Amino acid sequence: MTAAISVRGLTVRLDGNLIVDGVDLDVAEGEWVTVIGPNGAGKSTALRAIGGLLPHDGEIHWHGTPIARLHRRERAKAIATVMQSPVVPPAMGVYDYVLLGRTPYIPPLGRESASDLAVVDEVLAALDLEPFAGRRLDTLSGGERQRVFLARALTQGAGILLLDEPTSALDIGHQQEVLELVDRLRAERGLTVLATMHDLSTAGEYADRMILLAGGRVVASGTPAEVLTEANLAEHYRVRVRVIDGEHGPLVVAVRGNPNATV
Ligand SMILES: Nc1ncnc2c1ncn2[C@@H]1O[C@H](COP(=O)(O)OP(=O)(O)OP(=O)(O)O)[C@@H](O)[C@H]1O
Repeated sequence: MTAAISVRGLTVRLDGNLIVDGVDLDVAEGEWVTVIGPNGAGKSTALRAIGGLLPHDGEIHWHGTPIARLHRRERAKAIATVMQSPVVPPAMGVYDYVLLGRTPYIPPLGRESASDLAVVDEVLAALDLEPFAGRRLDTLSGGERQRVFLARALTQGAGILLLDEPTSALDIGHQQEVLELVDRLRAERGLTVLATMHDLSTAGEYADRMILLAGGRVVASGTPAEVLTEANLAEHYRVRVRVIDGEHGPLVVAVRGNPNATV
């Protein structure tokens, strides 16, 4: 089967600095892969390049097609991205912003259809955002805004979702709600998910596979149990941790003390 995302030798330089260094990865259709790694490892940069948002070397295919061959509308129908701190028109209303996700389906000079509006209503309801529909974006809290960004991406109806720290501003309840929603869409519609997350236990609960990035390179990959080991985390995060068997995957707990000491 063709991978939903296939990346070979992805290399990104920013201002002459090598940030992503020869990354290979595949994400199968319907699979959830989460990229982890310490601050500055190159996770966001890799995700932006895979989303076609950054110039890069190497090959990126979505469903077997090189991304350079896809036009803007085709790209937007294939892949939706939620990046950190997107630039938004501050005075724009929540409803109109979320409706922007339907842009690839609206003919040039045409208007949104009733079904476009129905998709927006459905997504706003699923993310508990109905009470905010009439508000300006610049009046929302950080967590409310983060859910609105996800809502805009979900209204795109794309088969691939790229999520860069999608729950970093959310309280534990909304965090779970958002991740469960994405997981349900994955189960029901075969959504493919490539995410980055800092909360390692939560990342491991939802991902089928994980990729540990450090210094722009893949240093470990496999199931959460294979990647979230005390040795991997000590080496690449310089932290002392305990990894405990949880109901849905390994649970990682940081422990005070010398990062180089044996746990
Ligand atoms: N325009 C730029 N010029 C030079 N270096 C840059 C530029 N933009 C980003 N970087 C550097 O690239 C590295 C990777 O950044 P990136 O945002 O991809 O890391 P990350 O793994 O997502 O980190 P975090 O966990 O902190 O979000 C960082 O060291 C960052 O300072």
